[in-house]
Amino acid sequence: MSNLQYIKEDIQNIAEAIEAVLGVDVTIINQDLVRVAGTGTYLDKIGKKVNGYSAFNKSLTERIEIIIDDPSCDEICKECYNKGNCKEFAEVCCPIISDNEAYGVIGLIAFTDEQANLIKDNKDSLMNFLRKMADLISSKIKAQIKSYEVELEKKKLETLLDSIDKAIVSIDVNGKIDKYNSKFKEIFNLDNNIKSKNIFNILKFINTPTVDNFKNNKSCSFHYKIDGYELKGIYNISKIILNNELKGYVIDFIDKKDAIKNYNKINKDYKITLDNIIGNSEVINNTKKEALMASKSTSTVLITGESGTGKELFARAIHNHSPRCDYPFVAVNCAAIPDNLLESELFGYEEGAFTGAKKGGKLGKFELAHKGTIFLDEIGDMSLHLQAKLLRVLQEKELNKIGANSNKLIDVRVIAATNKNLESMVKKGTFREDLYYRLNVIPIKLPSLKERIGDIPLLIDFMILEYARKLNKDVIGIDSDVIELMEHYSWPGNIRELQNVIEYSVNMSSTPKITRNVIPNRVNNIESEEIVINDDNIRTLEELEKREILKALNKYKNYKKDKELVAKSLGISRATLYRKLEKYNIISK
Ligand SMILES: Nc1ncnc2c1ncn2[C@@H]1O[C@H](COP(=O)(O)OP(=O)(O)OP(=O)(O)O)[C@@H](O)[C@H]1O
Repeated sequence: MSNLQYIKEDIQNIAEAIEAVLGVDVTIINQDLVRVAGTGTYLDKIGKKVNGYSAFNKSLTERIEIIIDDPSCDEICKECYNKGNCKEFAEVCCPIISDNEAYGVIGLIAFTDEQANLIKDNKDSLMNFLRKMADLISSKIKAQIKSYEVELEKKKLETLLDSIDKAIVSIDVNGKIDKYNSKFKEIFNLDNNIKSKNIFNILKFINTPTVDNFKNNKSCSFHYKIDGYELKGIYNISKIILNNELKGYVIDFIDKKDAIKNYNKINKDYKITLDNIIGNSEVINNTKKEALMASKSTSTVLITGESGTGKELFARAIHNHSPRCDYPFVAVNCAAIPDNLLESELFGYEEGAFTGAKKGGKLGKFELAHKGTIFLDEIGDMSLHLQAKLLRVLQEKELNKIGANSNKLIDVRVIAATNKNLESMVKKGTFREDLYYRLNVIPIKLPSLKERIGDIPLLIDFMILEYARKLNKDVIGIDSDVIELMEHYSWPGNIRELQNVIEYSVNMSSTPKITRNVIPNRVNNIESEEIVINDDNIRTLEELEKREILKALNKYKNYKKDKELVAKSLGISRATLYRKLEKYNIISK
């Protein structure tokens, strides 16, 4: 990209300077034969195109220097349409070339005998002079191209920085703000005149760079509070080093709420709606209808059902159908987090709330779910102490963070779930009755897989497609006798167990259709019947369960994600696995 047009002021100055010294008119045209500078007669013609056949055109296209000292008889002028009417007495022109490209032509034109004589008598020195002027103009073109390229790079970088979700700022070694993106101003509510200000005065949570705190590029959490505006998040510091010298820092910031929202958006379950929950049986269709009704309300929902029946899936679908769908869905598994940590996980704490409290405090899941939905899974495993705290939050719609002086209003819809019988827990006194009624405003009971046998073929088809794609296998179907076997199996782990069986079978299958010999033994009735028949020792179901757990633990003991694999292979959730480990007193690493 370049055109003499972009440096027309410079070249007009050059043209006028030449005219002042030589007393001869000067004109400069660009690649399109448009006059971009001129003196005397040509002043009025700037911006207009010169006629098609001319010495200028020839000089430009053939990149040659031309001297015409008598237009009436010069070879070049013979073909000119203006021949006979030409007012020019003599002419010298020179192409303007930069990096092998002709950008235009500079010419001297005589309109009087006196000027013509000057040109005729000084041809060589004038051409030499003109060549130098052409070089001067071409160096201006180069500088203009360079500055355009720098400007373009700058624009690209600015656009790049503005299009990312993080807020970014660069500072010098003393903290003076240099560059920043629009998100930086946006999340900290800053005005336009922050350039050159010191970041340590604006964002007080960042300490002045000392050897220690800027030594490692580590993530720190922050709490920014100014004039009623509050923001919590995480920031990272990276050094700018040039030739082994520290030149400054780049700091990026993530707003925690944004991060959660974005996570939900890209998470596949974010898109789960009731329509894409597989199942067409009457019982599941009725459950979907109840869930749709529940999504339109703000009351608390209690989803019950055996492990692996899709409680979390339904909770997500309810959220996605509700007016809160653009806000976070935050899931907390109350059984997977030790009781002493669950409190701060749910409600957060203020900085300095207790010894060991993180700098900047901690944002609780309730705060993160503001305006959205919190899903409290395995609510039956919550301790009585926390049940009391939760009840207070539900009743007062206010959050009392650990170490906070005042309560904070929250707007969160609660969906709880459990596979336990809360009513009998209430009777036994292990679950608070008042909390039970608070939670159980809209009860939704999910059917076990056994209660919806009719959905098994549909679910199998869906899962085969999913796992064949994931595992890159050419499996497209299943034998009808295998479907029959599956319809007779008891499915204690429900849909999660079915997923596990289909994943295993797709893995094992070497034919396009899953056959009986590739499905797990436990589903293959005949095999299990044979085991039962050939084994006289009758064991209790608990013994069998314990034995299978030990077997799975042993099988995956050397894996990093051993518990996850064990739970998956047994067709139960991790939380259920931990419960069973506790129940059978199994100590594992
Ligand atoms: N109708 C369905 N169609 C397809 N997949 C399903 C369906 N229902 C559940 N699933 C899948 O089954 C698995 C178990 O579902 P989910 O975690 O929602 O069950 P859960 O009842 O919450 O389990 P737990 O009680 O063990 O926490 C998930 O991978 C989920 O995607």
